[in-house]
Amino acid sequence: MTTPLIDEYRKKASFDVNTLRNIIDGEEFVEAKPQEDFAKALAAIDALETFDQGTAARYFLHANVFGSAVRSLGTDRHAEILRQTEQNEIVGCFCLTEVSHGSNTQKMQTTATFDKGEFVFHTPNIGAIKCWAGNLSHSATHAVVFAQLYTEGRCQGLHSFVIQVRDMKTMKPLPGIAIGDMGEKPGDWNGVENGWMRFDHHRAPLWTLLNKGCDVTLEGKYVTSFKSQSEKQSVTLGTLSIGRMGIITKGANACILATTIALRYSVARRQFGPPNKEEMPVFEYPLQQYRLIPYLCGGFVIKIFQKRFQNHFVEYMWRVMSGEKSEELAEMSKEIHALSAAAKPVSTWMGIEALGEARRACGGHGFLTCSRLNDLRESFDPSQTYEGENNMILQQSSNIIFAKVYQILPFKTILEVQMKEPHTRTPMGTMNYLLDTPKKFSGFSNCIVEDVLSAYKYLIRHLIETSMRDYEKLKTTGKDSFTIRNEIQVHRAHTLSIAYGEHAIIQWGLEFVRDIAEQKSKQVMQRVLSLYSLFVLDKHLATLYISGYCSGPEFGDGIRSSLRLTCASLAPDAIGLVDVLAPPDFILGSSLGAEDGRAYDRLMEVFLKHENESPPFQKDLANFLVQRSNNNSKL
Ligand SMILES: Cc1cc2nc3c(=O)[nH]c(=O)nc-3n(C[C@H](O)[C@H](O)[C@H](O)COP(=O)(O)OP(=O)(O)OC[C@H]3O[C@@H](n4cnc5c(N)ncnc54)[C@H](O)[C@@H]3O)c2cc1C
Repeated sequence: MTTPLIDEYRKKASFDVNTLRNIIDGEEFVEAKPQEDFAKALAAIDALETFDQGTAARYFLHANVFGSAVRSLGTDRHAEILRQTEQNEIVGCFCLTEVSHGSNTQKMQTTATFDKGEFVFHTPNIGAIKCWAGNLSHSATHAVVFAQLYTEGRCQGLHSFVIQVRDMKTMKPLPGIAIGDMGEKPGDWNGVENGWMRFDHHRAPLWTLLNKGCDVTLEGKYVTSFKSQSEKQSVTLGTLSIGRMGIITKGANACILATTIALRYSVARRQFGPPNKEEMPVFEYPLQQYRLIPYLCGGFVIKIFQKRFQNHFVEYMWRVMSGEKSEELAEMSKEIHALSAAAKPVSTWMGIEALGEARRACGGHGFLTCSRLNDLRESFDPSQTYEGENNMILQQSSNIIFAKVYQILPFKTILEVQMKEPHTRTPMGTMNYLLDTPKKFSGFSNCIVEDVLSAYKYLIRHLIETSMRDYEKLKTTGKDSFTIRNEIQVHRAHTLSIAYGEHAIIQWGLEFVRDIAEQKSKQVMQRVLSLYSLFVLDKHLATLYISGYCSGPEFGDGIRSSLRLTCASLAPDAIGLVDVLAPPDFILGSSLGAEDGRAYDRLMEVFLKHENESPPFQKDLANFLVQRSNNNSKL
């Protein structure tokens, strides 16, 4: 029973695990030195996160969310704070959310009022108390705080500030600040110190305003180089994109951890078998393979996508910090916003799905704490909500796509629009196809991923057009644009953003795989990408038929049979693929998913830890049972 089969399964791989690991991860993942550069810092957090999301979150909030906000929204006068952040001489947190508002950032109510050469921070009511800020309850000495700026007798809108919140020696909140903890949370998040903060006329110096593009003079005059309120808003909140980018990795990590545990356990677990033959490892059941291998592929493809996105983002940040103000950079900002707002939901939803499926795929033992799957599910769960609730941010993505296609915000009829090719060229190329005329299905080519991408292009165009038509129709009923925009979400704009995100992930995956020189790695990665592509497209089949992209069974049958065949063809490679991305056992921390495949031995180690514990009620129970049986015998 405990002889592990896993090494037999390892031998089935058609590729070399170390070669593929280098291709996917690259050396920087192994030699990451945080603070040296952004990509390496993210790589270190990525590694830390597979071990403990809480610790990773605390570090990320300090170094990347707080640090990046100061770096991208501040100027030279904030250099010392940045230095202290990088040297870990202070602890930062990020305070945007308030008790009564999270998604609707413009409605934040905390005020920062100019008064005698200082800002006075105040919380006008309970709903305006800052909350959810990680690191705040006990550790943060400094905070990036978003508040409505009042000067010259009026509100100048939402601005960001970097303020000290605690005394550096006593760690007590500064005068005019009250700080507390929000209470227990599930999973690793319990250790993240999500706190609340209330201001009572707290005074801070003028330099605390993060003043890229705007400032308040010593006399209280508000000066700005922003051309419009929306430009200011997009710069102020653009910093959120970095958080979303980091969270895309969470989806990939969730897929990798889930399938590492469940696939290794599936090799160890035997149930049923053909008549007069040995029981089969549950891994051998095509249904079990279909439930897990696509998520393993998701882990690979999303990881590849995120790394490329991160490179674009690093380039963007450098250009912003060097003071560039070009039209192309403004376009890039919008594209980063649209893509991060679409890819974060696509990735995190897949990661959560993977963890749920993996738990079920491990049967009863999957429910044990020592499988780690339940803990992982709880810990990954809020990634769907923070840094922008998934369903909410998908709307931002579709709004940018509509604006891109029509050049006029927010909507205009298709017929009125002059579709000019150059208008859709985007710096990262994820929207270049938007105005091409997509073709209907006329048969499969010899590249299934290209076929999937063609279907996505048609789907995306269909969703843009149907959203627009609905918009125009609803407009004739006299509804306002806010109401109409909400009414075109279901089956329209919401799906559009998801499809846009999935298309970009597949497109960049294809470009990555085409560049792999080593043939065996390339071949297995072609199948990995095909399976991910087919798996995500399968969910859009009904809409593709409704759109008229295809009719009759050929397309749907073709996609589904390719899906089954590709999944089966990857089965011999699955354990090898797991080894490429799996963290070491002490980080994985799962009795079911250990590298040596000895799931039952590990389970017994856990069982035996509890062997000698006799709970106090046991004696009472024995007394009770004896009493019952005495009473019964008397009867
Ligand atoms: C673990 C964790 C850590 C966090 N860390 C931080 C932090 O460090 N700093 C910080 O500032 N914040 C933090 N947050 C807060 C987080 O960013 C917000 O909770 C998040 O942005 C969602 O906002 P909300 O809570 O206001 O949700 P709401 O906007 O109230 O959403 C509630 C529901 O209403 C729906 N909804 C809302 N508006 C619309 C609409 N227009 N159309 C359709 N549906 C809609 C949403 O989709 C959602 O289902 C954290 C949250 C969590 C859970």
